[in-house]
Amino acid sequence: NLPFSWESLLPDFPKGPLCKYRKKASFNWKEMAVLLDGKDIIQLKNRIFSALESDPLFVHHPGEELSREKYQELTFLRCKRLFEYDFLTQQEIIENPLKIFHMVLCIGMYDWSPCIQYLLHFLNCASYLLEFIINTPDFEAAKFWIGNMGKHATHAVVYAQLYTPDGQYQGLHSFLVQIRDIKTLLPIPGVVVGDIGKKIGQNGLDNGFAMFHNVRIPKENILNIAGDVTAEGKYSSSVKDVKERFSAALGSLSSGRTVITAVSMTNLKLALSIAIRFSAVRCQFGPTDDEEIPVLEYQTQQWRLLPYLAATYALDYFCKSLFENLTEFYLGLLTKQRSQRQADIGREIHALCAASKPLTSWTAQQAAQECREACGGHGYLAMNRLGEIRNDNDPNCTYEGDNNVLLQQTSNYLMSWMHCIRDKVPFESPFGTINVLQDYHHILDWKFTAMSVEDCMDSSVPLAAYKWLVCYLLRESDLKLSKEKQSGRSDFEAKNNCQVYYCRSLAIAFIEQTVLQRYHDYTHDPDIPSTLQPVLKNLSALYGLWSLSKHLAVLYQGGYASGEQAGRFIQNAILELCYRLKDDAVALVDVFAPPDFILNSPIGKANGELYKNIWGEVLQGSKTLNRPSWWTEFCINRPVAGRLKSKL
Ligand SMILES: CCCCCCC/C=C/C(=O)SCCNC(=O)CCNC(=O)[C@H](O)C(C)(C)COP(=O)(O)OP(=O)(O)OC[C@H]1O[C@@H](n2cnc3c(N)ncnc32)[C@H](O)[C@@H]1OP(=O)(O)O
Ligand SMILES: Cc1cc2nc3c(=O)[nH]c(=O)nc-3n(C[C@H](O)[C@H](O)[C@H](O)COP(=O)(O)OP(=O)(O)OC[C@H]3O[C@@H](n4cnc5c(N)ncnc54)[C@H](O)[C@@H]3O)c2cc1C
Repeated sequence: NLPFSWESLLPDFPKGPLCKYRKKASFNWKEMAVLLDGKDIIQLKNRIFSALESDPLFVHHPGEELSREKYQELTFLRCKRLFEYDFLTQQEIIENPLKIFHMVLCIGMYDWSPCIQYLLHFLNCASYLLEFIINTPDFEAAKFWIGNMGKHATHAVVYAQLYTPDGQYQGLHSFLVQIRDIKTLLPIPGVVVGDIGKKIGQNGLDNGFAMFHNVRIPKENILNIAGDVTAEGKYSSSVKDVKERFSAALGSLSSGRTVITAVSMTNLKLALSIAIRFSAVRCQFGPTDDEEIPVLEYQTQQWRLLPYLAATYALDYFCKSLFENLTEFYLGLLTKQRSQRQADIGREIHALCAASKPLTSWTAQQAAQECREACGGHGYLAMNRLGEIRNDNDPNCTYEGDNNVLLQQTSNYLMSWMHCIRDKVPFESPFGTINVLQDYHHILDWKFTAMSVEDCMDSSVPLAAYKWLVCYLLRESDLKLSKEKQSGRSDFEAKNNCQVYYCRSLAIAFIEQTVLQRYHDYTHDPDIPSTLQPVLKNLSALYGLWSLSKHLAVLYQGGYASGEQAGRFIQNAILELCYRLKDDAVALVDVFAPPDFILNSPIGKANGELYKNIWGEVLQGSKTLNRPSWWTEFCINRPVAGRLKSKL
């Protein structure tokens, strides 16, 4: 019963082999897409996707090997074109900041290289507007890896230690430094700048290094987020505490980490669209010699893919909610809020994105590999794009802070609440993510109580287990830290020795619990249409149980679960949910898959014509049917076996 305008927004898919599964779906994919994104966002996506598809600069070059130099040039031209499109007006951004988020992800679905290049220019221009002297003391202190710096950036935001003329060290600050001449692209005197070389992925993007030798920049170029220097060289800051200034200076990293969380989630969407459509069409073996069945019918294939599909839905919802949290944080910054709430928001958002980036980038990394293997040999064919998705996702685990290092920030935050818990002081956080700890003592007494597999089919079961897990790991991490300190270890050593199995697991359990809590609340909201709620609840339960199953050992170790049944119920519930979701799987990816041109994978096309699509692409290769240029080496200059064998 969708109004006509929705139909024109979301056209039907071409008829073909995927229809079989599409017909079996328990829900209408268009209704789901409208529920999840809304009309405005769908229109924006359509606008961006069709602009890219009809622009010759964005045409794909199947079967053509682009050199790194050419790819970088093309990426730069595409990035420039994105500025020309200017997809969003300022008014649109102000009215709905979530549109920036969607714009970035739509471009990224096409290719992350121009997207990140554009984003880095966009963020650096948009978010930052004495005679300082910038120096790199030695080559180990060189700036390395900087996006856009390799070939073309003319200005850089440089984080540097600030020393005022009185010799006082004032901590980390950021400065706007010109590195190349804007007319010639040649380096500014005193700047050594260059490209760092080929990477594992994202090779359209030029990453560079820079060293500075007494480069003078105007006084106005200090980006005075946390402090400023007067014309007389005197330092002033509204944030008195050095540590607080450090947090303020690094606060902007939270936006990058939030975006990377969403970038990784988008990679999940791409990889799963390909693998599930493939699995629904690719037939192998069967109950009888003359009947082959789609590989999606196999329990193993369902168990390998469908939990990642559930994770995609849960993380998609989480990313949007995190972006809303971030928007609130930035509104506070822009309006120069100095309240305790603003400071608390800064700490909470930092703790959240320092763990959501690891969770999502690792999930996407594992999913991309699983999807690659789930598509068998065809998954390994570069044209099907799973290798590109895997490699382009990989640095999400590293940049804007290495995942393992960032998790320590989240566990530090959680541990910082222990004194309130111990002293029974009331506490809460602005976004409520740590409020679960208010019941810490009570929750630690909880046990796994489900009596059957059916009892486990709702996400309330894994959610309760996660609450216990977070409290338990917090208690154990705190005890471990005390023990380490009591045994005479320094604070530094003690903290290091508490990471594996303790603080690291705590941070991961916390973010999984937070993602699940938000998704559980969303899917159980009475306002969700009854036509969509059953499948959404199944996704929530599957995500929760599957994530939780990786912590089974700790659930038993800490006494939350006991006996054979608990583990068995969880495992069987996962399998049962996978089975229930398999007929919905194609429709579930139809909801988020971008158009074929953007997905750019023959085996992932919406028409499901697997073999025709592959052949179509293979035959487009410019040299597919050519005799190799070195054919004479094979046919004429034949090797004389043993000719070079030593005669000694
Ligand atoms: C945009 C998306 C597209 C992709 C872009 C790709 C381009 C890539 C760009 C980059 O990679 S840019 C470089 C990014 N670099 C980093 O992210 C560095 C990572 N490292 C750090 O952030 C820090 O080393 C560390 C992890 C914070 C640890 O530093 P340190 O040990 O010195 O600090 P602490 O003692 O733990 O913290 C002090 C204090 O500050 C608080 N804090 C730290 N960071 C933040 C923050 N971002 N926001 C708010 N607060 C922060 C921290 O919690 C501590 O507070 P207290 O506990 O003392 O209250
Ligand atoms: C593709 C790409 C693009 C990038 N773009 C930019 C950019 O535009 N601008 C920019 O400034 N930077 C950029 N970077 C750099 C990036 O921010 C850093 O690589 C990242 O922050 C990790 O730091 P590192 O490389 O120094 O790793 P290291 O700190 O050397 O880490 C190496 C290993 O040691 C471990 N380790 C380190 N410290 C600890 C600890 N305390 N406890 C336990 N384990 C630890 C880490 O887990 C990691 O596995 C980019 C990186 C990549 C890969």
